[in-house]
Amino acid sequence: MKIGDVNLPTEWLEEIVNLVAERIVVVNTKGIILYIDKAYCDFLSTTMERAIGKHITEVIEHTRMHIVANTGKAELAAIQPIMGSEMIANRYPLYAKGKLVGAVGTVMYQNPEEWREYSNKMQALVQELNFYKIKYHSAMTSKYVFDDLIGDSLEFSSIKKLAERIASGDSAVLLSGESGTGKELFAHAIHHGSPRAGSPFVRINCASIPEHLLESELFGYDEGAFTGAKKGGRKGKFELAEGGTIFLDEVGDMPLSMQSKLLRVLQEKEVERVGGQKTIVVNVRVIAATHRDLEAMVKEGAFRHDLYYRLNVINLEIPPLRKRREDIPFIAEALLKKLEYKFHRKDIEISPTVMEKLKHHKWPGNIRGVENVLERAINVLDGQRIDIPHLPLYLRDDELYSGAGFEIPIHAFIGGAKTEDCPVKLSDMLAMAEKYAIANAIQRAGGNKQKAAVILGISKTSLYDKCKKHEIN
Ligand SMILES: Nc1ncnc2c1ncn2[C@@H]1O[C@H](COP(=O)(O)OP(=O)(O)OP(=O)(O)O)[C@@H](O)[C@H]1O
Repeated sequence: MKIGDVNLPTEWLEEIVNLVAERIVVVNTKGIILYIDKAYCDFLSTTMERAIGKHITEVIEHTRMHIVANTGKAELAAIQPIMGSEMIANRYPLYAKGKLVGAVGTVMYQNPEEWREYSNKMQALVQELNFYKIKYHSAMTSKYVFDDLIGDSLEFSSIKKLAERIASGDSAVLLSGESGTGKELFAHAIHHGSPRAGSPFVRINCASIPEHLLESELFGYDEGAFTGAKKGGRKGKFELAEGGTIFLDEVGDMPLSMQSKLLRVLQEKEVERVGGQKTIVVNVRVIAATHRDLEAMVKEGAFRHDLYYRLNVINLEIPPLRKRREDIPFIAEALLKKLEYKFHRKDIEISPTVMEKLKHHKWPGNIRGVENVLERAINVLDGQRIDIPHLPLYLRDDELYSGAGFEIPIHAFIGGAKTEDCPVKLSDMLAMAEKYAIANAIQRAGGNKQKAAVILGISKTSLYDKCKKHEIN
């Protein structure tokens, strides 16, 4: 049979009609059956030979096909009882060259229950599909843009400008800087600002994946590559990032054996799955980040120099927070907004005294540290204003100075605070302890420094020097 330019054998068309979910019947304007498919006949306990040529009312009960073939008006989703079952029927007038020549009827499923069951099943599957689509989308796309990077200080805005400029290129980028300075945020924003923005942004943390799994995570594996390998194999992060960007976080923690494999991929621009035979060409931009001093690691032989040069085409060194203190109030306000949204709170403000404290703290955990302090404050807050009592002990010096009895406040460094906010160096810890001891002695001595020096067992000059060093009045 020839339909337009398509030439399909009649038996193919019959098979196609039998395969579709709906049953079909065709009548002319007199209501005579011209065609009815085999499955419909089976359901009606008849045969095509017996049904074709008969009036529709003789073959199908409660039919309205002959009416539609006369009125030319479609009837959709009508419930029609046939052979004791409720069917969902659609009746369409059939026009040829603008003239009404008959009607086509379709019925679906034997009863509405069956239809409902089918639709419920489909609904659940569609919902599940949408859930995974959203999950996949959010896992594979960049979440931040350059406007999310807060900071107007000279140090920060010059790095941000440079990042904006290089985003449009294709060169590898190495983001360095202390933990919590925003390296990951920069990686997201660079991808978002690049021509690859419409393609995936795939992140992998090289430090958090055990060495023996890292290769298959990065490059994928083929079926049967190892015990427990999934049927059909699995794509690695490089393949998943095709056309987009791969973000290699904590690249400095990558084992040397993997560094050689990564270097090969960057040079050849192709990956080989674990247990695979063929090479797969990949088109991926690489952004790497580390809080380690890679140059020093290269000198020590802990990081391959050739890989270092491959990754370090563009180096962006994100400054620590203590080198851009003027940004702290803006960052704190922006983080507060984010946290208000997270905790369903509104109109929380930071008192000027707290803001001063935030501005003068060293922030070894950088912006993540500020985030932790504010999150903790919101959790203990009963009103709308974050004040000194809502801060962790290591930030509220004033309270410690007036505290009764001396104890080295180790809990001030770790209790209630995340470890990354605490001094980690022994010298910093000792300096803190010294400061607390002096403040406590002055408090006990009622402000008399001579007495305080006696309590401390040091000379008055030494006490004055230490007060100056620690900025104690
Ligand atoms: N410039 C900024 N403006 C606002 N928020 C920021 C900024 N930089 C970082 N942050 C926030 O600080 C937190 C830490 O940032 P991020 O994870 O990017 O740091 P990182 O340098 O990658 O840390 P790590 O080395 O530990 O992985 C995040 O919650 C991020 O949203």
